Amino acid sequence: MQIIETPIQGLLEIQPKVFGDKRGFFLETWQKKRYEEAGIHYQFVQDNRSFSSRGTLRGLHFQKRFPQGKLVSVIFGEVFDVAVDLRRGSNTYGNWFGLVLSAEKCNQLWIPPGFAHGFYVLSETAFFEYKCTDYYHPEDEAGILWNDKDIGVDWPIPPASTVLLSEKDRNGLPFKEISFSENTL
Ligand SMILES: Cc1cn([C@H]2C[C@H](O)[C@@H](COP(=O)(O)OP(=O)(O)O[C@H]3O[C@@H](C)C(=O)[C@@H](O)[C@H]3O)O2)c(=O)[nH]c1=O
Repeated sequence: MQIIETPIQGLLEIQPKVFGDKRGFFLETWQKKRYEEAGIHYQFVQDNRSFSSRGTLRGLHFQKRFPQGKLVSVIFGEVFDVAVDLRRGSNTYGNWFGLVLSAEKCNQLWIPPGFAHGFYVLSETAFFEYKCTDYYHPEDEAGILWNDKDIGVDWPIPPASTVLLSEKDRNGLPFKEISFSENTL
């Protein structure tokens, strides 16, 4: 397994070892001891999966009082995945990092608690899977507007294409508002 640091401390790309043979391939997607050695010493309490079509954008989501660490991956297709640092006191507070996660590459992103997270689907369809370190608390969740100017995520959206959003995500908050009233991380 390879751990690839990102410009944001604690945010890690993980490349598990993939064993290929004539049948296909095999990999361990999580293993307590090895991931702990990589610094991911959290207890995971929930696994999630979503399915989305091309052009779907989910995000940028976070929980305020119950921040979730997320180990995210794509098991079919390809997405551009983004994490925004909302950790108060962090040198990179408000910075974002994005990378392509794909089923073909089998790479993962470890997003520690204290980040907003979202992704944009690049393939025809995508199955997205992730482990979380805290439970879903719908009353506690919040979302930053995906195209907020102050965050400035450079989403790889082809010109003149329609971005598929939930009603909730269309009404995400401006970062400036969350940095004062919502960021209790
Ligand atoms: C996230 C979540 C949703 N749900 C339900 C609520 C709702 O009816 C339905 C769809 O929820 P959402 O629209 O919030 O799903 P989605 O937009 O996929 O939300 C997810 O987006 C990505 C980017 C994340 O980082 C996740 O933590 C999560 O916020 O599923 C749960 O039951 N448990 C959960 O953990």
